[in-house]
Amino acid sequence: MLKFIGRMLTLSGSFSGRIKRAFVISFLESLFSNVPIFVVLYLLSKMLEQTLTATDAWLSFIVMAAALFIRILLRRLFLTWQSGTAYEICARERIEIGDRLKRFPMSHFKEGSIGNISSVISNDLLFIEEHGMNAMDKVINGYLSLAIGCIILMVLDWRIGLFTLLLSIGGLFSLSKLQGVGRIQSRIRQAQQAKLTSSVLEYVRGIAIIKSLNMTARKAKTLKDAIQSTRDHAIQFEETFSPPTIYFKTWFSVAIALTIFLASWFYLEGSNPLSLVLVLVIYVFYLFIPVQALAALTGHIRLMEAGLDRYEKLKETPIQDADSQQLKLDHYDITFNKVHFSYDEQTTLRDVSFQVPERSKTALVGMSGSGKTTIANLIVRFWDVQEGEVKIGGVNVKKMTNESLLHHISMVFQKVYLFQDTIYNNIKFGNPAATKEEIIRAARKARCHDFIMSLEQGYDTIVGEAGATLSGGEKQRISIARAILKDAPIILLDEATANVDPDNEHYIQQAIDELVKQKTVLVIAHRLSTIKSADQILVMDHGKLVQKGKHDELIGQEGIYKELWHRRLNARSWKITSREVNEKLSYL
Ligand SMILES: Nc1ncnc2c1ncn2[C@@H]1O[C@H](COP(=O)(O)OP(=O)(O)OP(=O)(O)O)[C@@H](O)[C@H]1O
Repeated sequence: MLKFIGRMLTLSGSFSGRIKRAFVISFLESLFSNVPIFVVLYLLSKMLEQTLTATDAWLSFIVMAAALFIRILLRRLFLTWQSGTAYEICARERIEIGDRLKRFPMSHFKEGSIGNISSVISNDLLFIEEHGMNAMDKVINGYLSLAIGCIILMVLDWRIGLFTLLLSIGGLFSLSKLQGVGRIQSRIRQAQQAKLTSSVLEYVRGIAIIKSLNMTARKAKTLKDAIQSTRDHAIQFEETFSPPTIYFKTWFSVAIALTIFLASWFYLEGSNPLSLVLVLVIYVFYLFIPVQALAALTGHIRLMEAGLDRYEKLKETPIQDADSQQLKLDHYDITFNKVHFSYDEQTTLRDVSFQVPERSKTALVGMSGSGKTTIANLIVRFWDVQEGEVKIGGVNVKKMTNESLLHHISMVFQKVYLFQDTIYNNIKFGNPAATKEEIIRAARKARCHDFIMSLEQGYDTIVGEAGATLSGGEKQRISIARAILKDAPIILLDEATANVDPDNEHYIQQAIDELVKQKTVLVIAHRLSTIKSADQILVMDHGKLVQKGKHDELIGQEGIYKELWHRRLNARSWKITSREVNEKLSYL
């Protein structure tokens, strides 16, 4: 338990001084709580000697009232220093974890670890913030009250004091041994909580797919299994802690009985007066109350320790840019130099070298899975290359902190994520310092101002979680407005191909044209017009850069590019034909 106090104080960091002061106050309060017992001893001895006067009674009352008043003041001071501290500590830690998460390599965000992270932030820290301070107070108070009580008993009768001290040491020692049994159980229980969080996240995130594939029953069963397993572990956990709790309480109940027996024995023997015996008997009941309360806390403390284990492990996860620097670039070309990369055992990129000159447009083309997105991922350091180097403006991206690197880059993905916030704020994320005029100007350039204004709440419209209330094309244009507002010199673009109607496609193209003006652009290209107008085309095949050049050069060579070009051409003519057919049909 003392180790737990140490860990909590470490977690408290700059708040630890405030917490220690609060516990000194709590200790003083414990001291004052002993005042009534001396008053009772005084009164009893006076009564038994038949020398009690009204003045004694008044004096006793005044002393007890004063002690009570001081205790109330001390408790108030204690609560002022202690209350809210746990919430402040946990809020600070959550923010810190959030900050570190941005700097974890993407390889850390595997299925399962996301559940673990959510569980640490929500379950573990929540449990600590709700129970941590109370547990610390009870532990410190329990130990101190017991120590003070034993000293007081020694002052009253050293034999009884020594006896209760030995019993207390025995009780606390056996409790610390018994607590060990719950250590594994509490870890399993917290790990199970993380699994449950993972299952819930997966179920809720994938609900549309689950419904469309009619997998509701199967996935609901997975979730139900996780819930039932959590329940079973919780019950097992409670059962594990029942015997030590009962044992501990019984130990101190027996200790009370033995101390009373001893006190009576000394009375019969004639070595203690009746007044002292009565006080000893009353006091011994009172003495063990705080320490008995510790028994009920052991389960909670074990769970908090398991939570602290998981929290500390998460905090120890190395951040990607710990040795990097905050750098400002003065030119913005991109260089890949003999890059080899693999996500796992299988090689994804092999010996890839190319350069994207500043303020030029490079199109990346290739079959699905050839490594185009991976190239974009390496530029922004979502992953780090294993061999070779990626440079921006002549500086290896590994030398730059994530923040300074991303300051120079805007990314527009096919899959757009909008925050559960107003459209205004979603655009503003691109540049938190932007004025309202700048935000509207960016929205106009991204061709989304008109549709935003047609919404009842305009820019104040709250978009649903992950932008669920807007169409795919509208979300795309908002994300482009965000990138225009950011005005980064490098643009990484994954052109949208699916789920966009011709009107939207037209607007998106206009928005992209605004975005890429005067920028260094690397685009994962799906549109023939983009590919044709690119200053350079990089053709990827199975992780290798197999062709490089302008459209006119590549189309004249035998190779993948020519094949891909004709395939896309055919796909477009099919698309136009089907549109034309639809148009014709609508006239009929
Ligand atoms: N996070 C990941 N973990 C493991 N393997 C991955 C990961 N992301 C991509 N891959 C694998 O790396 C290879 C290249 O993927 P990448 O997404 O770069 O291809 P792409 O050319 O962009 O494909 P597409 O055009 O379909 O988006 C694929 O075999 C893919 O399965």
